[in-house]
Amino acid sequence: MRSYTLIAPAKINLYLEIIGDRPDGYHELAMILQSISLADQIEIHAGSTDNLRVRCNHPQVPTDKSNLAYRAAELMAAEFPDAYAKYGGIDITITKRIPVAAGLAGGSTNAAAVLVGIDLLWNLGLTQSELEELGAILGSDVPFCVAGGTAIATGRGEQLSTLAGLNNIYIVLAKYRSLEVSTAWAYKAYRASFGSSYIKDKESLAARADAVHSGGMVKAILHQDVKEIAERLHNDLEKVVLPAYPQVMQLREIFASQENVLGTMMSGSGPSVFALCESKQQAEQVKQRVREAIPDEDLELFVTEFVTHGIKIAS
Ligand SMILES: C[C@](O)(CO)[C@H](O)COP(=O)(O)OP(=O)(O)OC[C@H]1O[C@@H](n2ccc(N)nc2=O)[C@H](O)[C@@H]1O
Ligand SMILES: Nc1ncnc2c1ncn2[C@@H]1O[C@H](COP(=O)(O)OP(=O)(O)OP(=O)(O)O)[C@@H](O)[C@H]1O
Repeated sequence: MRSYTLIAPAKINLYLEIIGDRPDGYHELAMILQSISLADQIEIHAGSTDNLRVRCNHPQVPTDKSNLAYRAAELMAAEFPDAYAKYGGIDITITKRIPVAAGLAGGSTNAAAVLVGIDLLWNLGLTQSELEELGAILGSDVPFCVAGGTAIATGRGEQLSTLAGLNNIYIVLAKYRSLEVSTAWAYKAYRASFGSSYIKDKESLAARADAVHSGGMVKAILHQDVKEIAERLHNDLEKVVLPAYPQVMQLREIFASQENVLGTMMSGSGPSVFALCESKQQAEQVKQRVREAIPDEDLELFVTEFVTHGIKIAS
């Protein structure tokens, strides 16, 4: 095959706890990540020249070396020089549907798709864990995006344990187009306010990560209990992002006051906010009511749902 079209789903964080400090400047996390049906489409073609090239329909997304998808292709070319020499360049076309800089892993899932796509294009036969290891070089959320579904993520986000897939859970997702939150800023602000409460020693860090593995959210997921999942939504980064962004706080409050919303939370470093609903119909109603409460066209609203896959070939 000379080209592949891949579906690259966004993620939300059902749980994000910052548990400690790391010598590399990153934070030790305990997260539960969930793929959703809102997805970008990535086309990967064997290039007509030896170059790597990225195109994207979204004006905010760079197409140079700062694009995470470009960096994923560059990494594959560096790791597999013989295949690069044999097959030549790569053309990548990104059709963006996932809001940008939203806490939804938009760039990360594009990068994961490029790793999977080049593996197929160059017949490398890499395993899932080899793809995840390459992903970890590019960013903390990239490894999860490879296989997606529902997973516990610890370390800086790259150590994954897959959980039973969740189906038939609907979400309303909201993001102000003009509002972007830098992930690096969010962690830095958290460190400035709460750094003193970090767990410092290795054993206590491991014990805390283990506690999350056997904790209430994981049990709720194993029981497929959507009400319990909704009650246990948690995101430490809300403590710094909500006070700094009153619009996001207001969104969160409007979601929380809606009938048929089981729970609401900011995703990742924000500023997108999601609400969990039991049916698609209820989610559509919530979307409509939030639209009436905030008629501002800058606010993007989506109804989407949990999915059990990460990167997959478009059918
Ligand atoms: C907020 C989340 O999206 C939640 O899933 C992730 O933790 C962030 O994942 P990501 O965007 O892939 O993050 P990276 O590209 O690896 O890092 C972006 C920045 O976030 C901070 N960062 C990220 C992950 C982590 N465990 N600790 C951190 O302090 C670092 O300052 C880093 O410079
Ligand atoms: N392929 C890409 N798609 C979107 N943004 C990209 C991409 N490559 C680089 N970027 C840049 O990365 C920044 C963050 O965008 P992205 O959509 O990945 O954020 P995010 O959803 O908050 O990520 P995460 O949840 O992993 O922290 C953007 O400002 C954009 O300029």
